[in-house]
Amino acid sequence: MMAATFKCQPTGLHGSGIDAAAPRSSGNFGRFYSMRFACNTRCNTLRHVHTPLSISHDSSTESSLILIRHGESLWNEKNLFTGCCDVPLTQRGVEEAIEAGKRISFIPVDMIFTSALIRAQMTAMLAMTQHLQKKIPIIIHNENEEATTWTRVYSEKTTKQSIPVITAWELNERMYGELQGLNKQETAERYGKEKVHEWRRSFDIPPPKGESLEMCSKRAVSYFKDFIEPQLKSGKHVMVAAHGNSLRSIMMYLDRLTSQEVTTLELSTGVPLLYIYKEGKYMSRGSPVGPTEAGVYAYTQSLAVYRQQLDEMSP
Ligand SMILES: O=C(O)[C@@H](CO)OP(=O)(O)O
Repeated sequence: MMAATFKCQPTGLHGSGIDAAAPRSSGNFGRFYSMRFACNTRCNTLRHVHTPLSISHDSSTESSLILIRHGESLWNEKNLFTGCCDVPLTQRGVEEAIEAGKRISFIPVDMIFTSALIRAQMTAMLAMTQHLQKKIPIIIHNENEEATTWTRVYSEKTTKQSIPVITAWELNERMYGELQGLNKQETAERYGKEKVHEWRRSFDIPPPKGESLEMCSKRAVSYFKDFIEPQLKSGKHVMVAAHGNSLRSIMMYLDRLTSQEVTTLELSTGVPLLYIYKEGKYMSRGSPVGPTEAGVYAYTQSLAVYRQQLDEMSP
């Protein structure tokens, strides 16, 4: 039987765009793999796959970018420095992810990027259970030849009903070094509030043997520019599920914040933020504070049309 080829689609809401045989990269955080996409290499051979929903794609095309910090984790609950430790969500975190999913259920999503950590992956998956588009998020495994072959999908129809999920260590939480697993309150009592605040929120001062926000930003923002931005440019709608500090650094890039301004940026768990990418610019459409569907997201015209289409399709 022939395997369905993952196609790059030039329009916003079509297909997965994943090249299942993509090359992989590696780095100093152990085993990780990132993806290249068919768009970069194979666009000439692509054909259109039509879905009932579409946002027009011309020079004024806009793509949505949803950023979401994971829901509460078991170490958030215990007030422990977590960093790159791979801790799952609490029940409350699960509920936050589902609630976040309801808030973005009418915003198009073609591709999902998550960190390599389970709390971000759980959040993305749980959020997508609420999406009105009813596509199924599928984690792409390209860790080796076998993983690629053994996870191949053999139905083009099924592929079209899927959303590829790319996991990347570069989107991980900042590595908190020797603070990982320590209680935040006890650490502040031991080293002093100011010192601990400096470790947690300064831009360029790393915690002992850990990453500063600046160091975290180098790998997270490079990944964003190299792998996520090209998808937005090609008209794909993207969700990124990641972490307080990897997202703060990405927002610093999107909102052009200074290294001083970013020190006061705080992200709540499980609150989705919406950006629109249009003509090379990012426009923030949703505030991190007080998320209600009516209050937060300023719809663009195409999003309003998309929403209307979804409403017409629902039973
Ligand atoms: O512990 C961590 O990994 C992070 C996020 O929870 O903490 P902070 O907010 O102090 O950067």
